[in-house]
This record gives sequence, structure tokens and C-alpha cells, in this order.
Amino acid sequence: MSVLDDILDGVRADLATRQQAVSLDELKERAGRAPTPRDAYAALGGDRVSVIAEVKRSSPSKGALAAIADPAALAADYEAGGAHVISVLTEQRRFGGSLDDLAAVRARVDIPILRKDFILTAYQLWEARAYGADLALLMVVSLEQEALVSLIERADSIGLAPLVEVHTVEETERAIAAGAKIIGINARDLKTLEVDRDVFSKIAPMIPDDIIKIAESGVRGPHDLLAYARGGADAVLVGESLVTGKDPRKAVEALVTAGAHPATRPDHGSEG
Ligand SMILES: O=C(O)c1ccccc1NCC(=O)[C@H](O)[C@H](O)COP(=O)(O)O
Repeated sequence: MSVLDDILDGVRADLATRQQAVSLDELKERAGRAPTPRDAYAALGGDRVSVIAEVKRSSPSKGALAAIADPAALAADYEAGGAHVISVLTEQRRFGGSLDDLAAVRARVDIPILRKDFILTAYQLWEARAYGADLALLMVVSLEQEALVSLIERADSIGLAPLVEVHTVEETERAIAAGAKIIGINARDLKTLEVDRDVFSKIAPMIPDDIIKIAESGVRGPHDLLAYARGGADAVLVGESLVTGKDPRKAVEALVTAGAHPATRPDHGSEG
């Protein structure tokens, strides 16, 4: 069994427990009372390389990363550093996250929030809306094509911007065919946990220009952001290096500063 299969088994078990406790109707009612979604497309657009800063306590690849007692305070630091979007891992067993983390972060910052989880059902999209997310992650590797198309449509219809994650050429073809408008290319192979940053530059050229391209995983500092930018990234998603560093606000600031310079874009070449 791969790490991903193991994670998905846990996700299904926890989901069944939550579905017993809260009906879909109750969830929809709560989602109806949630604040108006923030514009994720605007936050990820423009000439800059946007920064998505992640609240990440632990991971299957590294175990415990940081004791984050107050995820909202960390997110506020990220926002003060200039982050354009906050990612909140809500999976509990392997990442130590929760929907309460999502709600706490949404209440504290003014920028869009991504629910980063292993979303398999519309119920989880309603949860994301109910707890204040503006974007939701959909991983192609864990969804049949019909389910992927249906979840993208459902996310759009309830005010969530779907971020469709891929790692291979075949998954990217499926994401484009499914109508994704934001594609995240994850350098991490979720079956082996190996990180290969070159995956981004191999896959990005096959994605049409009007689709937002996000480079996920393996960003240790501005040099990695710049490399992803030269490969065509519109945004980077960064977790581990921010939560394990001494000063998350300064680390975000350094990434935002690097991403703000137009010479980082592929059209301008890498030599400045
Ligand atoms: O981070 C992991 O070990 C992991 C393992 C299995 C599935 C997903 C995993 N991480 C989710 C992510 O995609 C990352 O949290 C995100 O891209 C940030 O990556 P990093 O900056 O390398 O922490």
C-alpha cells in the first residue's frame, strides 16, 4: 500500500465519522451563513509570482515539523509578510490539521484561504465553504475523471475556486480536459514522497496560458521561487521552509520580493 493509499483510507474513515455527526443539510445551512468568498483568481493573477503560504504542522515525509499552537497568528504573520493566499492543511492524522484551523485562519486574515486536504466528495467542498475557505484542492491522482469534473463544477457553483493538483503528464491532460482554471504542479510524488523540482518545468509548457500555474512543494527560499518562475509559474505554494524557519514573516517577505520582480518571468529571460 502506498503512503497515499494509507492517507486516503484514513480520510475516508474520518469523513464517515463527520458525516454521521453533521448532515449535508446542516452543512449547507452553515455554508449559507459563511462570509462571501474572496477572489482567489485576482490574488493569483497579475505579473508577479504570487506566494501561497501554508500552515503545516507535520507531514508524512518529515513527521512533526512545527508546534503551531496558534495557526491564525502564523497566518497573520504570513499576511503581514505579503502572502497573497494562505493554505491550511485540514487533514488530521498525517498533517495534524483541522477544520477549526481553517475557521480560525479565515477569521484572522483578509486574503483568500485554500482548504488543503484530500477531497473526494462534495460533502468536503461544503465543509470547506462552511468553514470559510475560498479555494479547495482537488488531486487528480485520487479522483476518477467523472468525479473530478463533477467536483470542479460543484466547487465553482458554491463559490470555491478549485485548485487542481497534478504530478504527471497524464494527470495534467485530465485536469485540462476537466476544465481546470488553476493547476498546481506538485513536485512531490505523493506515492513515493520524493520531491523533484524539475517536474514543474517539464509539465508547465503543456498548460494553456489562460490557466493559472502553481508550483507546489520544495521551495526553500527565493532561489527556488525564481527557478519555478523561469519555468512559467504564476504562484508558488510553500509549507515546510516557512514553518521550520526562524521568522516566517521575513521568509514570506523575501519570497514576495523575489516574485514581484518582472525579470523573474519567463518572457523576460533569466539573465535579467
Ligand atoms: O508534505 C508531504 O509529505 C505530503 C505527503 C503526502 C501528500 C501530501 C503531502 N504534502 C502536501 C503538499 O503538497 C505540501 O504541503 C505543499 O505543496 C507544500 O510543500 P513543502 O513546501 O515542500 O512543504
